[in-house]
Amino acid sequence: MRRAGLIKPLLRINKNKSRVWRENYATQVDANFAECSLDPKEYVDFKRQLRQLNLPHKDGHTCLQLECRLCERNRQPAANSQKGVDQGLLAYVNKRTGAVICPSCDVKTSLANALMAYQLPTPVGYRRPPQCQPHYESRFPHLVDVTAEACEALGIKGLKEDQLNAIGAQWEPEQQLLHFRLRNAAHQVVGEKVLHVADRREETFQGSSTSGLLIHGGGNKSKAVLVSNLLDFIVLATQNIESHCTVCLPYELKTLPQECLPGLERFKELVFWLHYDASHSWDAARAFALKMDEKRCLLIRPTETEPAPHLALRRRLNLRHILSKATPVRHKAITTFGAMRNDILSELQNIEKVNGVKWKRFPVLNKLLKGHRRGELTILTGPTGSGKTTFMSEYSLDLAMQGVSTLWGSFEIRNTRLAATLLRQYVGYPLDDRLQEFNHWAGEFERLPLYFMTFHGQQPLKPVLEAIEHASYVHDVMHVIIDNLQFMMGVSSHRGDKFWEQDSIIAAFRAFATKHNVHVTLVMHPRKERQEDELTTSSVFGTAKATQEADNVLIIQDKRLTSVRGKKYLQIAKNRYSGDLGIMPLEFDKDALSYSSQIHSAKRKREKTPSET
Ligand SMILES: Nc1ncnc2c1ncn2[C@@H]1O[C@H](COP(=O)(O)OP(=O)(O)OP(=O)(O)O)[C@@H](O)[C@H]1O
Ligand code: FES
Repeated sequence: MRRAGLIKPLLRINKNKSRVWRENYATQVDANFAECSLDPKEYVDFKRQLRQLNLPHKDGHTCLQLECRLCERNRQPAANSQKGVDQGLLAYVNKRTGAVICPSCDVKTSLANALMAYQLPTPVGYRRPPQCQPHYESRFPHLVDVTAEACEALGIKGLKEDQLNAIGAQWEPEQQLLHFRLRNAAHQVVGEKVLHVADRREETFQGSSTSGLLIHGGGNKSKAVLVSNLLDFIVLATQNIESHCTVCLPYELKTLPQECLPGLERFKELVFWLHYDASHSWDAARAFALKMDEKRCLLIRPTETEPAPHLALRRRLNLRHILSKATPVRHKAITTFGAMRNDILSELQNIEKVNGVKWKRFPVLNKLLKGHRRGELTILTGPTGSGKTTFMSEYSLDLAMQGVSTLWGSFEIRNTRLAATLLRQYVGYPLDDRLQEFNHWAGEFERLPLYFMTFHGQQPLKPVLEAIEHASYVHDVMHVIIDNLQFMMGVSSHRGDKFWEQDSIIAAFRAFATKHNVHVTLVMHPRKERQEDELTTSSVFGTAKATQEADNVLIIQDKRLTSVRGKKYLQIAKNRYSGDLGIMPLEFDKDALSYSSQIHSAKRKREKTPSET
């Protein structure tokens, strides 16, 4: 049975700020191509067809590599087929998503479409993409060789302009920036990355479906060091390390498009030597390693004596020596303290980053939970209508505003209503009587890394998990919210006990959070209790399994229902990470749909000191 494209349930309302796609020329993306997850049957059919056609193909780390037959450029008879492989006119099939990418003509299509391209004779109805090489037009037309002054402005000790020119850098004198080209797996220029020397800010511009990388080093090397920013790239690339290429990731630790993966296929070993400046990126190496095939990934754990290359050079540390100390990302099933020693030291020295992303609107949560970390399971419960959705919406918005890419599964309320709540919380007041401001705010809001599943109403677990898995791979989603779990009950084929059913759903989300290193928040109804009783962890609907599996249990307590002066507050009833329990008062601002004390006090301040205009 052909499964529906799983990206369909995902409505993307964000574009990464620094990611400029398809701007300078038309990429040949198949018009019918909806991002889809791989249908195993289609994949098996495809491989069978390749064997029948006697087409050589290589099962790579993340992609299946084969001669491209999507356009006319490479359609020799089967006997000559090796030629295509030698010439490098390769197509790549992503083994997780089934997306077929040809970097030579910059084409991206679905496996179903590619299946037709590889059939002989070609079925009627298959429209071959025209042969054309990617042509990226730089937005910086006045680039020159790097000058001695530019090199000096960069402030890297001992660095000479010749070295910068030798690694492909150029200089933009007017805007005072260093410029590098990004190339795809066919070595075509598909984008550019720049470093503003004044504030060390980086920007990435791409106009391709294939997404490029910045790679320095000979094509014969089978090992590479991955760095996350241009300064680290410059420092490492100019060391001319014989054994390794140096690769700069296109979007730092924010996201790694699947379109980059073909460019890394040739490497048997990838060493992550990353700079962790934003707290949300602490776990990025693990998430990226999963995407690149963990088995070939090594990691340099950041410690005082082994920081990222630029810092290491500043501290006069021996870069080759640090590189030699990289260890596998994945520990063996049985390990020793010695093997974990550096992990532990690295975490202790970076405890604030390990603690996770801090909320800006909820300082009490930072105090108790320390931060929002990947790989955990949180349960939020509270009486009916107590504001679970409204609170979770603000909680997730706060994190998304700091770069935590978030996927909402709102089965109860429609996405437009949820997005309207998020937008109102973002703006701080309703826009219904200020419609003239809508475009401004919507433009800003759109840049947040927020995604929505388009499922609505009762849903079985399997397609939901598939959609989440797909989003975590393609969009590097870090936080998933399911509102609420009861909408997944009673629709499975198993007609058993409902507690058993719920336990198995929770166990599936628990396993998912751990395996994919994604934070999952489940909104759940409490079991029916008398209104005057406080809710406790055992009030969460179902068996004790729910709260046993969870790392955090948050309960909205609504004392307004039972006492005249009662207040509403959030109780942290379980906290596996630090063990601190406590409460956070929830004072509601109806205009801003906000529970944040920070928002309240800012508003009060504004009201007290009316603007001078
Ligand atoms: N403290 C509050 N005071 C007044 N109104 C509130 C408060 N908190 C939330 N609301 C409003 O109550 C309504 C219901 O809130 P919400 O949908 O978030 O609750 P819920 O707990 O998710 O509901 P359900 O149990 O149906 O899932 C919303 O219109 C919201 O704006
Ligand atoms: S060579 Fe692949 S589409 Fe042209």
